[in-house]
Amino acid sequence: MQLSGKVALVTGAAQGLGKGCAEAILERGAKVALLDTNESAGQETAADFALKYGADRCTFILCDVTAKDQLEGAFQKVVDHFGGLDLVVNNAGILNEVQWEKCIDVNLVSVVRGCHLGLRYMGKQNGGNGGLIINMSSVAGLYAFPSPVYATTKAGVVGLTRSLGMDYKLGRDCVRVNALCPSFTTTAILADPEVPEDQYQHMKDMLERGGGLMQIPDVVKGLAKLLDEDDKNGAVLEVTVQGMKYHGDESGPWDRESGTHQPNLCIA
Ligand SMILES: NC(=O)c1ccc[n+]([C@@H]2O[C@H](COP(=O)([O-])OP(=O)(O)OC[C@H]3O[C@@H](n4cnc5c(N)ncnc54)[C@H](O)[C@@H]3O)[C@@H](O)[C@H]2O)c1
Ligand SMILES: CC[C@@H](O)/C=C/C=C\C[C@@H](O)/C=C/C=C/C=C\[C@@H](O)CCCC(=O)O
Repeated sequence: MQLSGKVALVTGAAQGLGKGCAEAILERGAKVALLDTNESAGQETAADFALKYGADRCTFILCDVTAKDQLEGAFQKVVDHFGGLDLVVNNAGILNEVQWEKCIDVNLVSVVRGCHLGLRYMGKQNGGNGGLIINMSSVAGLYAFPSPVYATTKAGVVGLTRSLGMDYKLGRDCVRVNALCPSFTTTAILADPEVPEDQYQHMKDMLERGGGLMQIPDVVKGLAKLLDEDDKNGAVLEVTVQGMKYHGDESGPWDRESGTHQPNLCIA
């Protein structure tokens, strides 16, 4: 996707992977709205980006993605402020197995809502110009993981992405929907583990066996791949220290015998 002059909305963008994704999008020439509950970090990030990329290209919107009205209001603010919307990165996430309903709300319910809003504002059948949605999942959504509710939310994001990314939907909306599945990356979510000791120790062990921690730029390379590969729709990209690979290209039972797959009808 060519991003010069386009408009992006990134949730959970005050810090961490969301901030890294937002900066990569700014570097490619787009305007970016940063949504987050962390007002001080969000304002600081927006001020930093304004200095580097221009005050007219970045704005912070205080938004709890789990509050339906706030998320809807934030999408409307972005369109009012920048005059359109072309790219949504549903990134905000937490890991909390004790407040597990909250974990589902932030990581899955809000991503469903973010996708619906993305389709509302970008979908051609609604008067939009088409666009791209990238959902932040995790390797925890692809493989067994010690924090089961977190893993469930991330697997849900994978299923949501694949199904919204069906080609017949693209033909109608011209909005591609893809997911990024990073492994352990140095951000605050790791530094402040909200998990029981046994799960934490198991994760540390998995991390070591998997080759160690990634850094934010490693994951941003995955985002860049999804931005560059305009033929990808419903794609699920694993990003680890071992490299990147797409998941789930196998045909379902309905296509298995013929081996056919409907081509994309429209490239946004
Ligand atoms: N760091 C990793 O190892 C890793 C690996 C795979 C996937 N992820 C996913 O990447 C995403 C970003 O996480 P991160 O690692 O950058 O962690 P992080 O804690 O640094 O960043 C998460 C951001 O989301 C914001 N946020 C949390 N709840 C919110 C809400 N209700 N509304 C709006 N914003 C909210 C936080 O304030 C924070 O700025 C998450 O979805 C996480 O599950 C992280
Ligand atoms: C692939 C996992 C990903 O989606 C999200 C994980 C989120 C939280 C996990 C966390 O509770 C456990 C972390 C385990 C860390 C293990 C090793 C630490 O030593 C790494 C410390 C990193 C740091 O201080 O920044």
